Amino acid sequence: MEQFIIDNAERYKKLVATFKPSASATQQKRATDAASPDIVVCARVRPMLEDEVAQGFPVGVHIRSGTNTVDLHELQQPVRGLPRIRSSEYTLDSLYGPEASTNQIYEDLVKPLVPWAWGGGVGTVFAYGQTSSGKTLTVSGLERHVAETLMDGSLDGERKISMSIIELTGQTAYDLLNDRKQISILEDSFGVTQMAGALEYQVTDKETLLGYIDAAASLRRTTPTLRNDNSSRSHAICRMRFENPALPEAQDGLLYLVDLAGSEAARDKVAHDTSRMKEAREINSSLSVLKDCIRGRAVADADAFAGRSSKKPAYIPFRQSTLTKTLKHVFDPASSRSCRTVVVACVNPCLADIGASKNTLRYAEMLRVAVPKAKPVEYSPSVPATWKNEQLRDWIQRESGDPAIAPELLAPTETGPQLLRLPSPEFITRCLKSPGVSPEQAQAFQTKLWKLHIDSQRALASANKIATQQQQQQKGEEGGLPGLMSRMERLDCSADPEPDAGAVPFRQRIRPGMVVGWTPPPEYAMFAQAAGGGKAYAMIMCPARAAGPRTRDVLGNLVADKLATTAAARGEGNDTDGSGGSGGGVGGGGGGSDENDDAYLCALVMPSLLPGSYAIAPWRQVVVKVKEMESEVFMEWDEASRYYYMTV
Ligand SMILES: Nc1ncnc2c1ncn2[C@@H]1O[C@H](COP(=O)(O)OP(=O)(O)OP(=O)(O)O)[C@@H](O)[C@H]1O
Repeated sequence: MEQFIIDNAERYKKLVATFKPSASATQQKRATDAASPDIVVCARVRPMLEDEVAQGFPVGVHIRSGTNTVDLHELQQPVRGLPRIRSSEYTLDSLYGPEASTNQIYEDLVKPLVPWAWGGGVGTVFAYGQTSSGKTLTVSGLERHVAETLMDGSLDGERKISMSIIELTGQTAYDLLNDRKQISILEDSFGVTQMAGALEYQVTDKETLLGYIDAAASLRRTTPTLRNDNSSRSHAICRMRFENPALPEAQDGLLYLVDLAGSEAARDKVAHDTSRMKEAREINSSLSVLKDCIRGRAVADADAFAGRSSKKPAYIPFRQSTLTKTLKHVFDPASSRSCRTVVVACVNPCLADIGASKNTLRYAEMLRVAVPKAKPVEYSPSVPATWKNEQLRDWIQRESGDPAIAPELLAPTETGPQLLRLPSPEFITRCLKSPGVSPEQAQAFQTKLWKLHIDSQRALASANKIATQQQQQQKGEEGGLPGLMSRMERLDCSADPEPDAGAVPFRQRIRPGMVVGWTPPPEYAMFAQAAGGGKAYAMIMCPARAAGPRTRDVLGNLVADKLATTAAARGEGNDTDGSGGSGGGVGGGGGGSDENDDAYLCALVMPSLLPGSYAIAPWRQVVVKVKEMESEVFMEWDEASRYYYMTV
């Protein structure tokens, strides 16, 4: 493939130069949605490295100027004719090209997280991407800028700064500030995650802080890959904790800078031993859980602030990996912490690695939770979420008690929703700037604002419910919609929706859509290998006899011929016209019946991009006999990743 790219580099460049993007429907849809305000997802495309240029590889990743869209052009060889390009596009919150500096990313996206965490919030930065895409360079640069901001005296008030740096490889955690001593990630009896055994150092000057960062970087476990000799095969988490001595009761602010392990490029895999492959699987699995957690939290926050009570609460599986367990503060939906997250997807622009770059950008796009653009909200005195700054200031002036809290000190620029999101310690610190205000008064005033918000959201939710019920009654549906919705939800899983289905052996209730684990005969053996074991998976479509005379299986064999061969082997002649019975739904594993009646045309179910994910390929069909089916398998559709997952 690499030689093919080098040989056709000039043609490729010409094709890319004449490429004209079309205004797609997806783009139009994206334009009408706003991204979640508390999570920003950007991509940084690094420059081509010297060796990539020297080998003659062209650039495969192109930022569309003046937009947040990036185009990827793959080079393909069609069966006939000259090589051509296949293009795909991705839209994120912001994009940084090869000329952009780490400082620019810091100023735009990360710098606002520092006062946020200083004020008691939780700020998190993730760098994600394939091996050798620039994650470590980005995170170490950002850490240096954070150190400068923390120590330049620009932040308000006094804080005790403590830092710890740990590394996660698989399920094991190590302390990078204590000679890589193994530590444990535990949840204490209050549900708070503790990095048990990790040392935490207090820092008061920039040099000491940077000294710890450098010491940790040199200890980080590195193993060479083909792509990058210093490839990090672990996640590194740098945590800075800010304690406010003026508010000993308040929760500490937290800033996490996370350099995620490299998701590997396909062309590295050739040289890997089994332990490296296992390591890669573990990395991919933790990255997949991370994606679910980031999305889950963004959905939960968007719902909470839009006053929506989702019928299906967002699923945030933060206990499924050590990485997300360590970052519980960021993801736990039960946590009251105000969180802001920045994800930097690092992208290698080289055409030889375009497959991995595509995966990185696809992953980044999945992290964005689109919030339908809010209709202009009408001001209501009892709904803080509708207040502009002036209305909020009026309310503070009237309702903050005696002595009054100065509105310009508590909410110099904020709107109602923005003040609600402010981390609690920062809210209280701002209140205390007004003469005579006590911490108790500040706390009580914040509770008053939140109580008003919650009451108004409850009132809104019950008004919406009543309106829906009235609409249903008008349509004469009599509660039909909820019933239909719950049935639709059950139909997101391949399990038989009939309540008593489990009591009947699966071979006796075969139906379209059922997924089965299946031991394939030798001609289909390659599909079992692709699925990673002796078993393959397939989704029942129809009895094989129902296939037309021209239907072919995935290998190109006529289904009718396959049935004829089976019948001939049983000495029954070439009865392929269906006269032996339609076979719909029959089972029982053969017995005295015609084997053809017990054969089904099925769609292959194949492992897909993310760990544990599957894709159903309706046009890659195989003929599966009932006696080859081992068990029913339940597959569930996941809207977020657009893949299927096995479930119980
Ligand atoms: N923006 C950039 N400008 C110049 N060089 C860069 C940039 N980003 C990355 N590089 C170079 O690319 C190489 C790989 O970068 P880096 O080690 O940061 O990648 P990584 O994604 O952390 O890889 P791994 O996951 O294997 O650790 C390094 O030589 C680095 O100097």
